Amino acid sequence: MRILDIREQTFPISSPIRNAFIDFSRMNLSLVAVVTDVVREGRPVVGYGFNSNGRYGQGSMMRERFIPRVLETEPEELIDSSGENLDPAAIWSAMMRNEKPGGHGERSVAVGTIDMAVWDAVAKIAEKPLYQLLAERYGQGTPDREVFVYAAGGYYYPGQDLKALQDEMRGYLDRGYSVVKKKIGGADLDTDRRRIDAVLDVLGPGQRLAVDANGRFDRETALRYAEALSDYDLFWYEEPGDPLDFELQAAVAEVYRGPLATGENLFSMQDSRNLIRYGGMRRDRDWLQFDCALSYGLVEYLRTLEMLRENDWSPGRCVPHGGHQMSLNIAAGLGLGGNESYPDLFQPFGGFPDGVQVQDSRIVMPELPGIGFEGKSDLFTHMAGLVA
Ligand SMILES: O=C([O-])CC(=O)C(=O)O
Ligand SMILES: [Mg+2]
Repeated sequence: MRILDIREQTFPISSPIRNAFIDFSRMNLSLVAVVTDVVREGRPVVGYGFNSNGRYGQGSMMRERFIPRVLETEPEELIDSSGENLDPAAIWSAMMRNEKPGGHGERSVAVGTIDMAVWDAVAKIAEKPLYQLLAERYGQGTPDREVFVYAAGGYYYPGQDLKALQDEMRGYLDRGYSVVKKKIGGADLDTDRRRIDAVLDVLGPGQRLAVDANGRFDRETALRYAEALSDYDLFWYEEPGDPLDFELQAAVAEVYRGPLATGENLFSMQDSRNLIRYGGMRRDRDWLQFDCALSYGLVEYLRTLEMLRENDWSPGRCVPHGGHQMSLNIAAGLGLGGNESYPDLFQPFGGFPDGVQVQDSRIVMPELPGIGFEGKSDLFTHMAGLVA
């Protein structure tokens, strides 16, 4: 058994939207295929992966460092002790040969994307959904196929008025979501307040709003928003300040009693551990958004979950960023609190397999081998093109 080839291609996911920090007019991502010589149902097993929105494609790093290191490793070093499957941790170590610790930069995105494709292949070789394999190997044995999902949107669009923002949110509610998210910090506080009021006006009983500042605020502004947002019963207040400013995060937690969320821009177990150590995050109400597709993949995410356990944090406090099926599998297999989704954005990469419906902000994972990409036809067309 061996990996025959690893292919990558950059795809656009651009749109005219903007959050408080960046616009997405040139956003793209890397799509990866890990081609194996294992045959299932008459076809070679190919695993697929892609990185989450927000960090661009990583093709050059993959081509120059991570792909050659895997392909140059003796195939038997990349196989697990059963001899019957690839070993994601060994493949991860091969990719990270001659990489110094710390300063994670964006190599974590390149490695995380290939790692996603490796896990897809591993679950397909085992002929199981990835969530099933994860529950058996690292979880409670049985997955919980029902996963909480919320609708992320509410970006700043050129020329968008409050009615258009309300229509967008109504569209999510009509599709079965009861928790929605909108951006803040891309306008002044008064404007953001009007936008929040407009969205709250269309939410019914039991429906909730989360807000996301994308790390835009300095300490004073983060605290000023914390005070203003305290007037609302929000689902969470996300990434008030720079993702590595743990002191700012802790200062916000001191004054803001509602739930906080952060972590999508922490790209390693060590950075996540610093958030837990120094960020003032509260086990009983706050949310952790580490996204494996940006942060060295599931091999590293398992280390992060272990770190959380050691610090008495439940995996149920994790609701990853990114809206991809990989995190849905981890949520179902390992008991995370749910996953983000972008019903109208970054398609065809995000979302669910065809036919999966959202009800009360929950979905049920279908029985598909691997991560389940084959069940999403618009996405799989691109994937299949990589190995045609
Ligand atoms: O706008 C972005 O970069 C995405 C983001 O923060 C989120 O989904 O929470
Ligand atoms: Mg965010």
